[in-house]
Amino acid sequence: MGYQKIKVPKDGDKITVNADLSLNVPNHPVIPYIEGDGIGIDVSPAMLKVVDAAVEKAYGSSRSIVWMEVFAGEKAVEVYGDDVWLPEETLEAMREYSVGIKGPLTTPVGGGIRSLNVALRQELDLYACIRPVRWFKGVPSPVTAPEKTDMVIFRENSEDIYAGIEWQADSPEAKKIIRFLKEEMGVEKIRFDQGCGIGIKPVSKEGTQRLVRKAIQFAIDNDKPSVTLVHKGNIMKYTEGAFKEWGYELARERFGAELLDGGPWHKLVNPKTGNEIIIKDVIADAFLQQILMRPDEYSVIATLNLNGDYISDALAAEVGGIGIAPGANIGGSVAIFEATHGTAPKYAGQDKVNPGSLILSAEMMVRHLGWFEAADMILKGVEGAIEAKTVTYDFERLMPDATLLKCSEFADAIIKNM
Ligand SMILES: NC(=O)C1=CN([C@@H]2O[C@H](COP(=O)(O)OP(=O)(O)OC[C@H]3O[C@@H](n4cnc5c(N)ncnc54)[C@H](OP(=O)(O)O)[C@@H]3O)[C@@H](O)[C@H]2O)C=CC1
Ligand SMILES: O=C(O)CCC(=O)C(=O)O
Ligand SMILES: [Mg+2]
Repeated sequence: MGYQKIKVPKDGDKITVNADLSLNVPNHPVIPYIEGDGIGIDVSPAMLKVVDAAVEKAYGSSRSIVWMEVFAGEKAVEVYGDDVWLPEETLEAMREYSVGIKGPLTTPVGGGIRSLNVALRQELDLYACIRPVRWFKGVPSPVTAPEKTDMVIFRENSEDIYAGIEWQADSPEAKKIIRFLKEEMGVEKIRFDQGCGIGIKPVSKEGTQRLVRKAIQFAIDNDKPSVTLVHKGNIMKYTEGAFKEWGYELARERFGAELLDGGPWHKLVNPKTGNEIIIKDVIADAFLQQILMRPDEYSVIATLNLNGDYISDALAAEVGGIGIAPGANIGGSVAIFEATHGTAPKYAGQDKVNPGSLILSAEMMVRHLGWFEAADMILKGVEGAIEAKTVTYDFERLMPDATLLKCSEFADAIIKNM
């Protein structure tokens, strides 16, 4: 299709998606990227440079990524004019080209625009946010055995209180809902019905089960020992509690899991390896202390949207912080890869922050394309740069004898170590 502001490169080809969601990846795929606000200006160029170098080292000139910039956030407003934060053609380009990557986008607190990151996930129905958390040798950590943290978070990405269905205190809408709840639903538990904002938490069986299906399938494909459903179902029975029940139900009905010792835990035999996979659940607050005390008891995590947000950053801290925590948002035929961290505005434009999170998100993207040699090259580069103790400020301040590098220099160090 014709785009208004997006310049479609002439020399690349489109990735196409088959009915079974497998990809047909040409040798020179066009990949849309969003630079991102704040430190996006620092980490995105570093990521592009590292990926280009890895692909070239792996395949010479027979393969390359043909980058296509698309716009969201502050740059979209610059390019399209006032109040166009997420142009329709950005969404269209992500749909048309199927695989994309983005830097972080700012969301104001307490008012202003709603999250563009959440909007992208919702508009494109990128229902699974997949965030692997693993330790790289030499990375400074606040825990004594960071190598024991090796988890992959599957965070439901389209529902929950995170969908942003809410009304401001004293607005006519909030008052109307409070009136409805009191007068028609018999609710007596609204402690202060004046000056009270209202948020809604939708959690569905379909939304839960498509996420849990992805998590269990991942455990099967990667021979993982367990999938843990993390919820606060004792308190929020019909949302988080239902998430747990629907998760177990799916494990039984779709994957043939059986009750373990009378339940509620289940087990299934991995059809690919013959190994046992335990499907278990844990209440979210207990989980947050156990990941510090006994992280090796957890492997694949399936959880709701808000829990997944908190858990991502908490787990990232155990293995070096959000500067190095990657992620992917995956739905049906579209996947957008993005860092776990935000725009860190105080560091924007200083060429200072760790680009590792976006670079490792790109590593996931390249692997998603099936370009395993290039993905391995990126991992080797990151591991090598860290082992050589040539790192950005976030690691350097915690690593004795490390050499402090700028963001762009760390990208160069990764390339040198490939
Ligand atoms: N997916 C997205 O696009 C996301 C967007 N956001 C948005 O980003 C904005 C800022 O959010 P905020 O809560 O400050 O969270 P940020 O993740 O932007 O930053 C919090 C802190 O994390 C550390 N950090 C973040 N990124 C890096 C990096 N690349 N390298 C090293 N350290 C890093 C810094 O710690 P220190 O100060 O210790 O150096 C920083 O001050 C908000 O508008 C928020 O909505 C937030 C999360 C995700
Ligand atoms: O959209 C935002 O601004 C924050 C999102 C976030 O923290 C996350 O998805 O991890
Ligand atoms: Mg977050």
